[in-house]
Amino acid sequence: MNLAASVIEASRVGLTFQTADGPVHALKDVDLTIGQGDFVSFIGPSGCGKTTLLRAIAALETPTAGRLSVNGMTPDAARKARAYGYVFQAPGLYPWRTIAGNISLPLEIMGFQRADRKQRIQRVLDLVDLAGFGGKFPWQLSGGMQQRASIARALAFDADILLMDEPFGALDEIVRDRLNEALLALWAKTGKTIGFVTHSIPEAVYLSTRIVVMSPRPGRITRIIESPLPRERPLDIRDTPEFIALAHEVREGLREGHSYD
Ligand SMILES: Nc1ncnc2c1ncn2[C@@H]1O[C@H](COP(=O)(O)OP(=O)(O)OP(=O)(O)O)[C@@H](O)[C@H]1O
Repeated sequence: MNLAASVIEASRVGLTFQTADGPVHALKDVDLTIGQGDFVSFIGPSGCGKTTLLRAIAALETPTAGRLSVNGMTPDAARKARAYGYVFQAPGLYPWRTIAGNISLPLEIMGFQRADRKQRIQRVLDLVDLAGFGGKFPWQLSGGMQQRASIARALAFDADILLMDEPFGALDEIVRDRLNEALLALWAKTGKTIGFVTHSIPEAVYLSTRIVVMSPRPGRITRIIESPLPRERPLDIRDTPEFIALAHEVREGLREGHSYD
């Protein structure tokens, strides 16, 4: 049971896109509570609505049914209160700006003063282990470092909630392992609430306190699995029977939803 204060609450949330080929039921009857400091992964096959759910939480899409609240507000009010940082699959850094310049951009738009910006940039570069790289341009960094820079950018204005849409999907496995470890360390250090979309069962099991298994047509939640793993997780936890049993449970959940038919 989750005793933490709830940050995100979805009640019978539905989202139907009207397309030229007819309605697409991207989400249907989604019920979910995410508590303060939870690390929640969304897993399921293409088209099950993972991204749509994350975007709805971030007020980038509007549900067509049900109720969705963030910190007790509408998602749009929460966005205006700077409740979220959002990390996309591609780092999306501007090539003509340095790493520090990229991190600075949203802060400039939000009206943070120069001295404050400088401090914040330094702090988040430290957090993602990129101290000393602020003056480099994106193309001078590896893919994994660029993705860390984009996480730093999402952290810079101190949002309590970090929403991440397959942030490591395009990276090779070794880099991904390292970033998964770094993300857990960052989560432990900052206590943020994290919503994380992935296609990878081991990644979901390694990172999450809770795994939300989804299924398409219509996009819905088929199983919510609470992780019994401790919060502190060295990479080799993946070889333990508890980890393997949990991965099995997720796989069963995916099969149950006939997700890969
Ligand atoms: N703007 C849109 N207009 C119309 N249909 C959309 C739109 N965005 C998403 N969809 C449809 O909604 C459904 C859910 O899409 P969504 O991107 O949320 O799935 P996903 O689980 O994140 O998939 P993937 O793993 O491929 O990113 C899909 O059928 C998709 O084609």
